Amino acid sequence: MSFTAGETILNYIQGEWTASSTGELDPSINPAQPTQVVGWVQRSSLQDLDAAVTSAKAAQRAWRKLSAPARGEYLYKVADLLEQRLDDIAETMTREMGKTFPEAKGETARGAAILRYYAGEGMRKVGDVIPSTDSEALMFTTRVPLGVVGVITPWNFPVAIPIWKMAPALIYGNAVVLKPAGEAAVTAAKVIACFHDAKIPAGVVSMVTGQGSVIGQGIIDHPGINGITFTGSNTVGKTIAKGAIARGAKYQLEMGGKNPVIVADDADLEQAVEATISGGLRSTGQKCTATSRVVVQSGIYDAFKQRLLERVQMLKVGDGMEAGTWMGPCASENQLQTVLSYISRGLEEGASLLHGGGKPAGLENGFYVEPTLFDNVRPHMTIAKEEIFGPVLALMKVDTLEEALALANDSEFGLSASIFTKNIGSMLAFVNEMEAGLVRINAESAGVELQAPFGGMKQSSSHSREQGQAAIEFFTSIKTVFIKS
Ligand SMILES: NC(=O)C1=CN([C@@H]2O[C@H](COP(=O)(O)OP(=O)(O)OC[C@H]3O[C@@H](n4cnc5c(N)ncnc54)[C@H](O)[C@@H]3O)[C@@H](O)[C@H]2O)C=CC1
Ligand SMILES: CCCCCC(=O)O
Repeated sequence: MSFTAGETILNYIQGEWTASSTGELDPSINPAQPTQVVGWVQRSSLQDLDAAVTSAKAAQRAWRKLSAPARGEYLYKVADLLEQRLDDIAETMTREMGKTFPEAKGETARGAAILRYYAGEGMRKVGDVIPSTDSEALMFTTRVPLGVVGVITPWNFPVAIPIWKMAPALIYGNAVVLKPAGEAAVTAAKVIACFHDAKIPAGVVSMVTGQGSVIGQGIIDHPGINGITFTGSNTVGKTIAKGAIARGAKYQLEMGGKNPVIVADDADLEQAVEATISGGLRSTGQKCTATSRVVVQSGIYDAFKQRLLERVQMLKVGDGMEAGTWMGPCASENQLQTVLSYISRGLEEGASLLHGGGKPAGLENGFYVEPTLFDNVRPHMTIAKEEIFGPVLALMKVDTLEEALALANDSEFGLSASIFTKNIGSMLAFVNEMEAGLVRINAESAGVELQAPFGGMKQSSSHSREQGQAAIEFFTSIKTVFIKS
């Protein structure tokens, strides 16, 4: 396949853009037009990673000595630059991983908001004075940075996720080494360019691109990396946990989900349908918080199914840069094949295909898949148990709310969940009994707000929380201080 030209993306080490030691490049391609190369990305070596970590370690010694408000001033500058470059960064995101341009612009704006939030957190107290039993002593707590933090990120939120890890890491005095997903490395480079142009001290921020099994694994193993923050699949997350614990590094994992929405008999039908479509199919279903299981009470089931089908049939699938596109392609050919294989599995195991299930007519070239609805899905079926990470909704009928809650909790995952009901008793039962880190009532299962803690339960997470003031727990260590004259 002949590729059209794309820009060459360099690593960012010691404040400079540098080619990798291997001289090898991988194409990051446009999933809507796969012959189009968005950029050529360094296939780096462990030698390149080591150079970045060495530089980060040295730079962090001075960085941590700055006051947090002074560090915050850099983050404010990065936010301003990100905002000034919003359309360009968003277009790169859409062309590189397929998210529609309006969604990409929204995500980039969210990145600027996250930077400003954490810049402000630099002014917040970090400890407490605790009375000692010794009346002549002063005892208090403070917090210290981990040192150098490895940041390993997926392709589905190529601006928001790196920033919601890097911003708190930096404000609390760490240096960071970012390894973005290959499918979103060009976008990541444009974010890093905002840090460079904000004149962040050399070495405080680095980016090294490359294979997950080489550079990602290298971050796990490198003795100079004190903490690893990861978002991505459970498979890789478990690899990270094993490697980190083996050398005593702190780690934080945010992983997959199999998020349910419960539609009760008394739900607002239109609201529930719209939220199920938005939560399940926006970003081509490639959100860890995306709705994938639709648990509907029998009294409203037929009306809900009919309306859902009518609305899904109206969705426009296409290139995310085209005006009017509601859903873009899967982010990669691998992801497309994964989604198609789950659809085949659903059919083999006896689920009924209500809509979609294949590639949209007239969109044969890109990595497109139709929004897909399955009916008569049973709990034992693969499409009810495993994360598909694509635009596939599994409808499941129940008679009572108790059955709905039991079914919603019947998963190894526990990231997010929604319920549509007007009954306060049902809402409270859902809040109290739903085993998920994010529970939303009369709202879609996606919709993380930057000022609130975010993370999963069960197999969705390593059980720390990101975002909001919760982020300080991972990116610092508490130190208890006792002073006597
Ligand atoms: N819980 C959450 O917040 C999120 C979870 N995800 C999950 O991630 C998956 C889709 O995203 P992907 O990028 O394909 O996930 P992935 O797990 O394949 O890759 C994530 C990152 O890990 C790196 N990586 C791959 N192999 C590695 C290894 N052996 N050691 C260290 N790093 C390695 C990749 O290069 C990438 O940068 C889905 O399962 C999805 O649910 C994605 C986004 C958010
Ligand atoms: C990695 C998960 C991102 C969730 C974005 C949202 O639900 O708004």
